[in-house]
Parts: sequence; C-alpha cells; structure tokens
Amino acid sequence: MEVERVGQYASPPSETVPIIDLSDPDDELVERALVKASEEWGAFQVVNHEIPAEIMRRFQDVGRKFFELPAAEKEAVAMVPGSKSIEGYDARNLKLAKSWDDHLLHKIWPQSCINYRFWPKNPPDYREVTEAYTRHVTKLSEKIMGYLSKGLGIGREVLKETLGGGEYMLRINYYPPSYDSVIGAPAHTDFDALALLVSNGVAGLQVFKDNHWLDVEDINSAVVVILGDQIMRLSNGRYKSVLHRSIMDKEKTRMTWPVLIDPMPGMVVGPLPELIGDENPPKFESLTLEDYIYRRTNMLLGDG
Ligand SMILES: O=C(O)CCC(=O)C(=O)O
Ligand SMILES: [Fe+2]
Repeated sequence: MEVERVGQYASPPSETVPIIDLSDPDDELVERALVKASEEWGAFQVVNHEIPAEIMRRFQDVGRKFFELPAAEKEAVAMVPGSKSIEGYDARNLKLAKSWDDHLLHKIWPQSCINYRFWPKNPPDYREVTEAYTRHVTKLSEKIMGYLSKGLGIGREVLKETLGGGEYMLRINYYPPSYDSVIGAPAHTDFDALALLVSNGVAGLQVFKDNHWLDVEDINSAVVVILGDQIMRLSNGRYKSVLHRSIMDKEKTRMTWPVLIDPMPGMVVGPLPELIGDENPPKFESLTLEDYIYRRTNMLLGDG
C-alpha cells in the first residue's frame, strides 16, 4: 500500500502552537489567549489544567498495559464487524482510514451512553482509573468550552448546552515504531467539536498552518486541545477546525489518548443564532452529527 512520508513537505518556520497556563489568575487574559489561538490555529496546549499527575500516570498506565496484551486478549473488546458502532478495539485500520495505528475507542460520558462491553476487563483497574480520568477531563473540557463560549460574546454555558452537554469518547492510539517517518494518522480535521489529547511523551503530532506542517511540542503533562468541525460550524467559522496528522517515531512506540467531545445524538448543530445577522449570513448548514458525517464522508456538503 502507498504510504505518505514526511519528506515531501517543505520545512516549517519556527512557530509553535500557543501554550496557555490555566492557573493564571487573570481570567480575561486566559480567555483572550484561548480565543486568539482558536481563531488563528484551531489548536493550543494547556498547562496547569488541574488533572492530577498521578491520575494521568495511572490512566496512561492502564491503556499501555491493555495494548501490551496478546492480540487474542485485545480481541475480547474488538469492534463488531458489520455494526454501525465505531466502538471497540481495531488493529491497523488500513483499509478504512489509511491509518497505521491500532486503536481502542469507547464512550466515557455521560453514563447513559456507556457500553462497558468495549471497556477492557484487563488490566483489572482499567475501569476505575478511566472513570477517575473522565471526571477530570470532563471538568477541563467544560472550562475550555466556557472560555470559547464567552469569547463568542455569548453566555459561558451556551456552547455546552448547544452540544446537549456533550458526548465524550476516549480513543487510544498505539503507533509502533517506524524506521521511515511514515504518517501514522493521515491529515484530517476532526468531525467532533473538540478533542483533548495527551501523549506518552513521544512527539509526533503536527498541525497545518500558513501552508506548513508544524510540530506540536511534546510538553510533559500538557493537554493538547484540537478544535474540530462542530466548533467551527457553531462559531460560523470564527474558530478554526485544524488540519492535523501524526508522524510515527523511528525507535519508540507512540501512544496518544484523545478524548473526543461530540454533540449528543440528535442535537442539530449549525451557526449559533446569536452570531447570525444580515451582515453575517450562516456559512454552514445546521445538521446532526450523524447527518454531517454521512454528508462529509459522501462529499455532499454544500458549505465549508
Ligand atoms: O495521535 C495523534 O497525535 C493524533 C490522533 C488524532 O488526530 C485522532 O485520533 O483524531
Ligand atoms: Fe484527529
């Protein structure tokens, strides 16, 4: 199969994804930095985000242990062939996504959407640890959505409410070493509203800006925030949905844990009425996520 390689792109300028310190007591400054990064980049990193280091360590540990199990044990939570659901473990999804990673995907919040059938039973503390991480990551995401909402000149809670509170899905990506700088995850924007991603300390994520691919610096304990298509559509294009990809390391296994936040099923998402007027016509159609994905994968969208 043909694979994409890094070398075919020009070397990038020395710009880097903005890093935002959430412990800064000047709330307005934090909001402005976050909004600027969302408008110009569609991505940023947050530090001092209040997810305890010990919870982060244990969360990554159970994920790593799962991926180190023999294949047959991982298959216990495999995706169901022919099912519409995308949850479960999937090895090297080359045919569908041209992606070089193994991954595990399952919903984590709200409780009503969880199907524990896709949560590993091994290691035994996987569930407890993942639930603890979920409590913190949902809090962080609500904080970020609050800033993004206020930055649009609307109430802090509006974005969250428009997503129906949001449905959270954990994806664990496992990229084995590759000697040849192969693209692990091909260039894409996320269908979701928002992704909060942590890594095992092996760099590889890149974002596209001003015609260049730029490395996202791997900062210990930072959370990378990637804005997706739904936030772009809700904000009527004011916030960017960032094009990104990931490179496999030559020697080390790279793992990432994006938590993807979607509108709840059935929620219709389009430009917020508060942002639309004679001067600002809607740039996007209002659609449920399901219809949006269907249209995008079948290239039926008249906008964007
Ligand atoms: O693993 C990465 O660095 C990026 C993964 C990603 O973009 C995704 O899972 O949507
Ligand atoms: Fe992505």
